[in-house]
Amino acid sequence: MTFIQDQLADNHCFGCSPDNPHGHHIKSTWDGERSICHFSPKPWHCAGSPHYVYGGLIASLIDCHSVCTAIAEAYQREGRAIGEGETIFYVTGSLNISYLKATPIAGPLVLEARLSEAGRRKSVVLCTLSVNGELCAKAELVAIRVPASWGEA
Ligand SMILES: CCCCC/C=C\C/C=C\C/C=C\C/C=C\CCCC(=O)SCCNC(=O)CCNC(=O)[C@H](O)C(C)(C)COP(=O)(O)OP(=O)(O)OC[C@H]1O[C@@H](n2cnc3c(N)ncnc32)[C@H](O)[C@@H]1OP(=O)(O)O
Repeated sequence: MTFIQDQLADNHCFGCSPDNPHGHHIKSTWDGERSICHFSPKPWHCAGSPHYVYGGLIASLIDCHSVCTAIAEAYQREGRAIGEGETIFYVTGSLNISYLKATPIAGPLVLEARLSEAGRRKSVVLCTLSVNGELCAKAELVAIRVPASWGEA
């Protein structure tokens, strides 16, 4: 299986870089229309209750999966394979999450994202997070395209 994150170079992201030893290492597939990510939380990812997932982790997973989806779609729109040629990089402009149900820590968490808007610099990504087919959270993320130099100090 090919994952978006494994096709991107020079990515140090806490949520999605394969090379960040302390990160979440999320893996997303893209089928040209929607992206899927499976994530199994660890016991320490719990909220106040040990049975449910911490909302900040949920936000982090949705953030990275959605931005990676925006990046994948942008490469596709330019007729390029993901990671091919000049780097396409997006950052999170805004992230709006509704936590609909407590998310069982037993997981696995299934994230699904698709674009509702794809402009020159701005993409809007809709993302859901479900466990066992039950919708636990939904989100809208605005991703803004920035030059690869954006991350330079
Ligand atoms: C970090 C390393 C960088 C190196 C890159 C190299 C390689 C990377 C390779 C791979 C990367 C792979 C994966 C990455 C995956 C995940 C990354 C994690 C995501 C993050 O963790 S990332 C950190 C959190 N993120 C920030 O740290 C952003 C801080 N912020 C800014 O840097 C600016 O604020 C910016 C750039 C967002 C906008 O600034 P700007 O001046 O360019 O914006 P401008 O006014 O031109 O607006 C243009 C259009 O965006 C709309 N717009 C603007 N801001 C909006 C907002 N907040 N909400 C809704 N819409 C917004 C306007 O409404 C307009 O839309 P319209 O055209 O429709 O009118």
